[in-house]
Order: sequence, then C-alpha cells, then structure tokens
Amino acid sequence: MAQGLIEVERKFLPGPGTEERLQELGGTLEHRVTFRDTYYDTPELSLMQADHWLRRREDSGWELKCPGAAGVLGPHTEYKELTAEPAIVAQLCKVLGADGLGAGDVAAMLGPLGLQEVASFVTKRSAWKLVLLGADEEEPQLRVDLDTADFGYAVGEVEALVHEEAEVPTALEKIHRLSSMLGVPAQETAPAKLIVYLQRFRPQDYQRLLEVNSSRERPQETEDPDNCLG
Ligand SMILES: Cc1ncc(C[n+]2csc(CCOP(=O)(O)OP(=O)(O)OP(=O)(O)O)c2C)c(N)n1
Ligand SMILES: [Mg+2]
Repeated sequence: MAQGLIEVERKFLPGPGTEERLQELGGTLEHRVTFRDTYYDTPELSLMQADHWLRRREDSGWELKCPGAAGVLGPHTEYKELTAEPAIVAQLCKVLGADGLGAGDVAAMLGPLGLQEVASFVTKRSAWKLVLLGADEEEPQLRVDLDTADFGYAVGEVEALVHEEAEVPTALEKIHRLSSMLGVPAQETAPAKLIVYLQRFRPQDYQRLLEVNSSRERPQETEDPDNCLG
C-alpha cells in the first residue's frame, strides 16, 4: 500500500443476505482470507486513548492508524494508515512524548516505548470490491469487507482509500449511498472487532477507553497536535 493513505470507512452489522446483495449490486469477491492481528499499547493504553491503533498483522506487517480530520464523528471514521516502519516509530515517539528515544524498526522500539500486547485474534474476511453505477472511473472504487473474528463477532465495513483530505467528502457520499443500498439503517454503527474484544476479555481497559471517549470532543476545525495528517 502507498504510504499514508486515508481510510474512510463505515462499519455495519452484516446479515445473512449481505453477500447476495453485494452480488446484485455488481460487487465482485476479491478473496477470502484469514489473518491474525495483534494490537500493542502501553499498560495505561496511552495510544488508544489518543485514538492511535498499533497492530501487527501476520504476513503483512505493522500498521498504525492515526486520527484523520473527521475522527469518529458520525457513523463513519477517518484514519490515516502508516505502514512504513520509520514513519510509525516517529509517530509513536511523538504521541508517547518520547522524542529522541531513537529510531529503529517497530519491534525493536516496543520495549523502550513500554508497548506490550493487549489483544490478539484471528479474522476470517471476505473482501469485495464494487464501483457504483454512474461513478466516474477515475473515482475510487469501494471495498466491502465482511469479517468474522474467532471470538464470534461479525462486522462489515464499507471503505474507500483516498490520497487527500479533499477527496474525503466524495468518498463519504459513496460510502453512505452504498450502505443504504445494502440496507444499513442511516444511523447504524457497529463497534470494531478490537473494541468488542476489549469489552469481553479486558473489561477494565474497555471501561477506561469509554471514559476517554465520552469526554473527548474532536471539533472538525480544531488542530490536533497528535494528528498525523499532512
Ligand atoms: C466508533 C469507533 N469506531 C472506531 C474507532 C477506532 N478504532 C477502534 S479499534 C481500531 C483499530 C482497528 O480498526 P478496524 O478498522 O476495526 O480494523 P480492521 O477492519 O480489522 O482492519 P483493516 O483491514 O480495515 O485495516 C480503530 C481505528 C473508535 N475510536 N470509535
Ligand atoms: Mg477496517
């Protein structure tokens, strides 16, 4: 993946007819894949509390999701995805206030930054792609992932990857249009697999995150010092 793409997505609860509906809408199944994600944070969950999400996906490496301009306002989310290890380490140092601690690959920095495993689970995913009828061929196609985690939670996401903030409104319009064609209720949101994992297996951590989220306000025009856009 190119460095620093912006992932705009909306999660939903899939039903038994979701795959059939995707086919009716002209969607094609790209692949079915199984992977393990392991998430890392400090014991106080400093990254998650700052809306940063560090994980290693088996066979594809490290990724850090950092908040984009829209954050988690509304039924969609917007995150910048860092996959180059030097960029991930630099952002981790910035968020954790460890500037000057050094550089290195992510694995080598886990100990010095006090990061440890907080969750690990396997996901079975069917990955679909779809171009909405009438859409300009230059415009990004949509992806729909239908995931089932090994602890029994199923969630779908309609997603677009864009290069610039200016492309986000168009992507969002398409995401909402496709979600509605899939029968997703306008205001429906579904929690991420990791959030459900924490709720079930690390309830104290989950509670800690809830408290931060309920007190966090992310007005769209306010600059966030930890934002990794730009
Ligand atoms: C309502 C709400 N949703 C998401 C978040 C942020 N968040 C929670 S966990 C989390 C990290 C996991 O993101 P997710 O999209 O669930 O991962 P996955 O679909 O497996 O990976 P992909 O293949 O798409 O890269 C985020 C960003 C939040 N703070 N609040
Ligand atoms: Mg996702």
